[in-house]
Amino acid sequence: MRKTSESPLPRIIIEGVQKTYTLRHSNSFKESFVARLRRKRTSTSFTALNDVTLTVHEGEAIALIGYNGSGKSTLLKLVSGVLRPDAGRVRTRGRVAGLIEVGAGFHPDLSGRENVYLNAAILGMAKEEIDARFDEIVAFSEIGEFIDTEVKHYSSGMFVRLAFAVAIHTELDILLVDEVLAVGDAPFREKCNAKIRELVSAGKTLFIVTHDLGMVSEICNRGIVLRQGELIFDGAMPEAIAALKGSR
Ligand SMILES: Nc1ncnc2c1ncn2[C@@H]1O[C@H](COP(=O)(O)OP(=O)(O)OP(=O)(O)O)[C@@H](O)[C@H]1O
Repeated sequence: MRKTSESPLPRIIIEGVQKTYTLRHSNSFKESFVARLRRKRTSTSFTALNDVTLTVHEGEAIALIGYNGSGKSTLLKLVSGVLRPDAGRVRTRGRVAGLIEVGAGFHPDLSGRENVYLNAAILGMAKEEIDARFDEIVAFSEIGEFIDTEVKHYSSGMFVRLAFAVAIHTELDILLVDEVLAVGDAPFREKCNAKIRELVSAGKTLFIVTHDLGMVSEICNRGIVLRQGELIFDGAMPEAIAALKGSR
């Protein structure tokens, strides 16, 4: 058994991670064929993450910050398992709930109600558990009568409300949030921030990508700064923001 004096257990371990994307320079088979005949390159590779290593412990609230294209979303997708690294490895311990892209995990032709069941089941909840929490989920989302409308008619804010409401009502250990909350209106964002603070105080792990430095300064106790795919700072939030501003 773990002694209370010991440091918290790791929830996310990222070791020497590298991710490269292939950028194609031709659209059709014909273009590729002609390019090959002319010995032109039809694709190049682009390193989005280079040798990134970090460990996140239970109860930590981490802000992943960096300018556009620095690799933040790529790193979060590796943690959520949506992407795989080309080198290195990513390990997580516990249930991971991810809000990575607006509408991800939702089926457009199903209603909000059906999508709640689908999403919650993907996050590991049994039907009885979902039944018991359904009203709370809908109340938190403030979707109201639209719960029986097909989600293809939802606005991006409505998607995020429902996805966030489902995620926080699951037995999660790690919450991954990628910028998506930005599409919610100010009162809903404030409600999400309060809920996130509550989860963090309850010992859950938060890993959030955002450009909202005010919000993460309030919520997060550690900042990771990426610059062109490299981790350039890992430490307290005020210093992380200073490192970000100096990384242009
Ligand atoms: N599927 C893809 N194919 C090719 N390149 C990609 C792909 N996804 C991301 N990239 C490139 O990888 C780099 C890192 O992208 P990523 O989305 O991780 O950055 P980010 O820090 O989240 O950016 P932003 O702040 O703009 O959201 C960018 O240059 C981007 O163009």
